[in-house]
Amino acid sequence: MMLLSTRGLSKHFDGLQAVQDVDFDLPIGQVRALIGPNGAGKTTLVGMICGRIEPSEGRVFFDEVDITALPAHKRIMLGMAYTFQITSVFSRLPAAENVALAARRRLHGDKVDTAVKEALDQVGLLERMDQEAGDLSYGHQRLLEIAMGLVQKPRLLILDEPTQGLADSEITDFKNLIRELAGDTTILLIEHNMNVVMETADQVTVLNFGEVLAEGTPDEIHANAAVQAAYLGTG
Ligand SMILES: Nc1ncnc2c1ncn2[C@@H]1O[C@H](COP(=O)(O)OP(=O)(O)OP(=O)(O)O)[C@@H](O)[C@H]1O
Repeated sequence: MMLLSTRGLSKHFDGLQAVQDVDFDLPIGQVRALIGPNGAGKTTLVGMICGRIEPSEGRVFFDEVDITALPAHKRIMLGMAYTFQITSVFSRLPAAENVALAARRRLHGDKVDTAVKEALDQVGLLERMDQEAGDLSYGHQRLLEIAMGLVQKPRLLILDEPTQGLADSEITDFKNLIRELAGDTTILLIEHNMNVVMETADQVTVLNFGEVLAEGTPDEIHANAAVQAAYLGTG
């Protein structure tokens, strides 16, 4: 069964076609990477899926229900969680309090505390739970953002360039985390690091000039001539 689908999803900004007629299907439990050259439309597509950007045309379905008209906060209530390129932590609050704020979007009472600790443990930050978020390294702040997504026990976790700016050892931790989550959580991952894509994704969707250029396993995508051309700028 598909957890998320889009049909004919498009977005134009004035004259620019940022996303064009995208039919996208993400089955329950899959880790899907969304890749493509700069400006291909990845963030815009995900913005329409989350409800942050209004589509020009097309529909979005979650659990086979049409959610195109639902505002972002209602999509969160349905089980969508996302982290974005721009750091969204409150730097003067402790790590645990940041996660608790995210948890309270869906949970109440004692459940918040348990869920906060569990999410911090999953990303390896439990020992730093009382540290001010702003004092954490950049990599740890990115992991904290993921904990803020995970604590909501999302059915769909959307990560926008989670490994950008991470050190090699932190990228290794991130890959392990995704492997642990795989199967339980459906994940949509915008990712530029091909090594991360190859090692974590079940399937890859390639966007180019706002359109789906190719879809397949990481190996298929790696060997795809059209994808190589798009990345070399000759496609
Ligand atoms: N609010 C906006 N107004 C006008 N144009 C926009 C807006 N947001 C995005 N665009 C344009 O839409 C196109 C797709 O942008 P988008 O950010 O979705 O691409 P991307 O694949 O996420 O790129 P990157 O990998 O660089 O983050 C780009 O040409 C971008 O300049």
